[in-house]
Amino acid sequence: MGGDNTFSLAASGVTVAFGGFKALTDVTLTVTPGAIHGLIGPNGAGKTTLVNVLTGFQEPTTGRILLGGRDVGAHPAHLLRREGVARTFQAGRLFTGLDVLDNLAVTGVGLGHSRHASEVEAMRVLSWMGVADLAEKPAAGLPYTDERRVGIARALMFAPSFLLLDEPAAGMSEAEADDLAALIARVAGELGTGVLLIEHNVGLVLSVSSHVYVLDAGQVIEEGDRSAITASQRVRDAYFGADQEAA
Ligand SMILES: Nc1ncnc2c1ncn2[C@@H]1O[C@H](COP(=O)(O)OP(=O)(O)OP(=O)(O)O)[C@@H](O)[C@H]1O
Repeated sequence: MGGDNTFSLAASGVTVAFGGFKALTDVTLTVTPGAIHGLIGPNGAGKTTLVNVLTGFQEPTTGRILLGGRDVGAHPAHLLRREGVARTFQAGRLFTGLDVLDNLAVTGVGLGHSRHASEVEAMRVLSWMGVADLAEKPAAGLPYTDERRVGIARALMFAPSFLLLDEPAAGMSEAEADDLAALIARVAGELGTGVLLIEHNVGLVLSVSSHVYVLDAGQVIEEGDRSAITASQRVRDAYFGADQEAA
């Protein structure tokens, strides 16, 4: 297609099939810099599969993944990370034998920086997030909420243009989710990062996202701002009717 000069991350007509089963069918979605985009949908809708194709953990069966208009659908995750597309995981995936600072510093070293420079950058990221006190804590014993924060901090070590958050609020209290929402807003607002927020906490997604996509059975059934989503009967039928966690 071409012609789009915005430096965005997009899925264009993406289908992902596992054998005969289509986890995603003809999905088109765009993440723009400095804005928060939400992705909601019932269990098994294909949210994680979509994160996986957008971050190089899964190749699309058909369709394109576009980064600044370039097709990066065949780029593996480690390459896409260097190109500015970072993610977090549902489970923390931290190095449990290391403390928090080293968990972040490892990323800096992997990017080719010296150990010292990586530690300085790791400390800067933790301080920016307001969690410098976690630096020397062993990653193994972290409370769940802190583990989530460190997962985000580690993703920020890539200074990503785009950050995909896979259920970052899972298991959080309402107050903790509010803090997380404030952090996500700072990531987009202060760092200019384009965020895709995948969450079962619909209230959180609607409160922070300027544009929300709703997936059901592998297809985008609705997209728009908060009012468009809350007014949609299709969303109510597919999501709110089917998922008791919806609030
Ligand atoms: N590697 C795979 N092989 C086969 N089927 C898969 C694979 N990965 C995902 N699926 C299937 O694709 C569908 C979408 O799964 P996915 O995890 O993307 O949904 P989700 O919306 O993230 O779900 P949840 O909200 O429960 O995390 C599910 O039916 C799942 O079983």
